[in-house]
Amino acid sequence: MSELLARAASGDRESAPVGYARVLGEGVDTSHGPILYLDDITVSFDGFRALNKLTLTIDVGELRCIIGPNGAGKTTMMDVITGKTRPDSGTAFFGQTIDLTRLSEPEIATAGIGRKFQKPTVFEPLSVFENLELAMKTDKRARHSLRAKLNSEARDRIAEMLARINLFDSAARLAGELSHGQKQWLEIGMLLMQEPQLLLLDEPVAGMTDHETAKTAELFVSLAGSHSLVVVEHDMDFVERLGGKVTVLHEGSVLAEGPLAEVQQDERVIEVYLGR
Ligand SMILES: Nc1ncnc2c1ncn2[C@@H]1O[C@H](COP(=O)(O)OP(=O)(O)OP(=O)(O)O)[C@@H](O)[C@H]1O
Repeated sequence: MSELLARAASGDRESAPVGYARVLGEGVDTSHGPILYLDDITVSFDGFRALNKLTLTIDVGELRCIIGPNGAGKTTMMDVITGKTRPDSGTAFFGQTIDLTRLSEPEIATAGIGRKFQKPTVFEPLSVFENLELAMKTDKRARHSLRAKLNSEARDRIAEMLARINLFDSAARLAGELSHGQKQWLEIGMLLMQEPQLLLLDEPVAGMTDHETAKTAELFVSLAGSHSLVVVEHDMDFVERLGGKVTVLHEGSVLAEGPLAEVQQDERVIEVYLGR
């Protein structure tokens, strides 16, 4: 356990720096502001600025798409949010109190930020049901003493998730037998079983059929409101279906932001991305 976590766990809230509300079990505080706040973030690799004074705010319950040309900094931005990459300078907050630049990757995941990478990673030899069961967030001590009750609750939660991710009829199938799109849904379901408040999704519909893409858009729209979502995507039809605000990244900064129809008309966006 890190020193800071140890301090938080010992109840030393006064001296614990900002950033430990969730670790202390109090949840992310969004009472007066956005769920994600990035301000003036710069990340350099050997002098090259992958992020250049990036400022971005995501509201609670928002569904935001991030688009932009290759090398614009989209992945680096996700890496900063999840603690994989430390910014050289700038501010990154989850809610009002959780300073992401001071937490490790596991601490950030525990705080309520879930990330889905482009390639699906499910446990192929296990069934769809077992994959969701494994991913479920449970209190092991409580499960020991209240086994029967929690088991039925757990089954209900898994059944709800199966319906939500369009896999209700595939519960007993091995994950390895699913189509690419179904594997992606299963992994999204596994992420949701962890009850994240903010979901980061990297090109979730790459390689999906048109039907799977449309179903995925429906799923994300249904998650917005109760979750906040940041979706990096190149598929403009999908982005249009999601219907949220779009941020265009270019050379590590925000080039444009607004409804898709608006950014599509922006000459600078056409020049660097859409018009190619
Ligand atoms: N670890 C690293 N070392 C050096 N350069 C890096 C590293 N990670 C990213 N870069 C560079 O930073 C820039 C931004 O990369 P990033 O992967 O964030 O872009 P992206 O918008 O996600 O692109 P894509 O759409 O191709 O995934 C690129 O020029 C990339 O080569």
